Amino acid sequence: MIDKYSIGVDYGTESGRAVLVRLSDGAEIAEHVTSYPHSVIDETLPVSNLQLGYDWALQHPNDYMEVLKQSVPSIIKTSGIDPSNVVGIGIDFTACTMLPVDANGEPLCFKRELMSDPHSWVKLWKHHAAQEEANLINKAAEENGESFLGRYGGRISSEWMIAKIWQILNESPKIYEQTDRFLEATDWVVFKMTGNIIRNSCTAGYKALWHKKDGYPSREFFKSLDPRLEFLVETKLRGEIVPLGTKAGSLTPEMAEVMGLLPGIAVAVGNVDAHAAVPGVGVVEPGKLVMAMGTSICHMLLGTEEKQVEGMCGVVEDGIIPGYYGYEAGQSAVGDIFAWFVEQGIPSYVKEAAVKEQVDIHAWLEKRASSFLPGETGLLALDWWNGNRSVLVDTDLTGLIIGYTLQTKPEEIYRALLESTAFGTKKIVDAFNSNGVTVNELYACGGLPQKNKLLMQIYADVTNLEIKVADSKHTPAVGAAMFGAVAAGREKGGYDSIVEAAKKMGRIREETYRPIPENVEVYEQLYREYVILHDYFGRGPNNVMKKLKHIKQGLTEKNKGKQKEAAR
Ligand SMILES: Nc1ncnc2c1ncn2[C@@H]1O[C@H](COP(=O)(O)OP(=O)(O)O)[C@@H](O)[C@H]1O
Ligand SMILES: O=C(CO)[C@@H](O)[C@@H](O)COP(=O)(O)O
Repeated sequence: MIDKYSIGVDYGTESGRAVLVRLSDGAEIAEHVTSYPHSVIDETLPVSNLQLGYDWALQHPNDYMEVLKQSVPSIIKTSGIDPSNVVGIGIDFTACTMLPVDANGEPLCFKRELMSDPHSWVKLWKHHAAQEEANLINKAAEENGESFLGRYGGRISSEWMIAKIWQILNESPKIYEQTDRFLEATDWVVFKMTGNIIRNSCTAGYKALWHKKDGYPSREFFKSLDPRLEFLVETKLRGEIVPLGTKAGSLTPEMAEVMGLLPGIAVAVGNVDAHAAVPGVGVVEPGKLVMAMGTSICHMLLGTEEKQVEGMCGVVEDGIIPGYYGYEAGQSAVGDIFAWFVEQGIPSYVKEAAVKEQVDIHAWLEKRASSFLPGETGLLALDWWNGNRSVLVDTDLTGLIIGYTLQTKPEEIYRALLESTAFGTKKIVDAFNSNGVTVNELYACGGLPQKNKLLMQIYADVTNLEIKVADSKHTPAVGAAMFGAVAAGREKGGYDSIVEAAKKMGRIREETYRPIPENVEVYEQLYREYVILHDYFGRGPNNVMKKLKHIKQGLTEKNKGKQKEAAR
């Protein structure tokens, strides 16, 4: 029998990767990564020197097309397969990564007259400049007793769709007015491939407050936020919302040419990176928490009932696997914290030593950090370098390390940072367990489990749970390819359901990380201290982090003004 294939394209924060997956067993036949030419735009716009504000993070829509243009033809070429055997395509994306488009689906930032307005560009998931709007949404929802709030752990994040849209309206009414629709980038790329604008239930549910039975929040609620938002749902958020695995359409002849494929291939509706990773590791039942570990961590769990869990990012029916309630929680920076330390925090002797030993700086630090016993560094850190996504849901919180002495070494700090992220994950596991959504096992995927064994052992020790690791470097892409196979359906050589696809195609490694009892004991003590710090700095007794951020913001604006004046 001739092998059939599906393509999964995973759109990350800095790059996109395409993976060619064999449908019979999930084998990854070829992969290719395209770095986004514009990466994360957080200083100046590509078309002008306009300085972006504090906490801004934008992207260029053409970078997403570049991945289709470069990576897809490349995997077909490397694999040597006949493109006629590709039956489906699925994509997954960071989210909420959103953009305003016109009536033809073209991004507003492509228009000469609008491109110098930063609000016409894609707002990346980690654009945190809509915190004020998020605070007001939370306040209004609490005051009105809105039932949707409970489905999002009691707080709406500034990363999400409504806060981002409202920021556009507040700061650039012209862009808001010219927007025909606000789209998730995942839905926009699917539109580019198929010509159909179809919203997926996953991003609508987790990021835009949509509910399978209740729909979006009411018109009255939007009006209470701002009268100009009263008809947002019927106008700029309009569009059919369909479950994951649905076929969005067929690959158009123009895009088939660009991607080196045949027209007519089934394209699945868009998905989110972390959510696609769940079937990607073969998880299609409750009790198994999947951690998509990279720049950030997303924690994904299935349940059979809709429960309220403090600080979770959301619970959405059919949001991960049809037939289950999908729960999501997360940490907004994990790998990013380690990257910050490697880039900003190490002395030159570490760099030189790493060059001499021909290892990268992470590996150099990991090796030395491994020689310490848990607790031996005397350090404890709060993992809030990019705010706290669960359970406090507050992007104004910042990082903290306690316990420094004149003897503290870089590898000790590195270890404390690894540990702090594990404590953040434990807090999330505890929140699920204490609210009746049980976590029995951990599954890890993403870049970090491949890169850092010490990190994974620390996670097992801190959570006291065994961790199984995906047997793939590109689990979300494999999950996306599974959804592509489901969009194709059995008669085209694909699958009829994601459960069936995951059972055949999901793969985990034999080697697992098991908790080491002596380490578990020490980490229990350290975690108790972490919780005290967490509540002290995060729940109100000491708002110093917010005060410092506030002072900084004011002075940065003032200083910018002064510098501008001096330059004139
Ligand atoms: N050896 C390492 N140990 C820990 N973190 C690492 C290591 N090497 C790279 N990283 C971090 O991994 C992150 C990238 O993870 P990856 O899963 O590849 O990307 P993404 O989250 O964008 O999909 C970066 O934040 C980087 O700092
Ligand atoms: O927020 C979500 C998913 O809900 C992610 O897209 C976001 O954290 C980005 O993930 P990465 O760390 O780039 O994999």
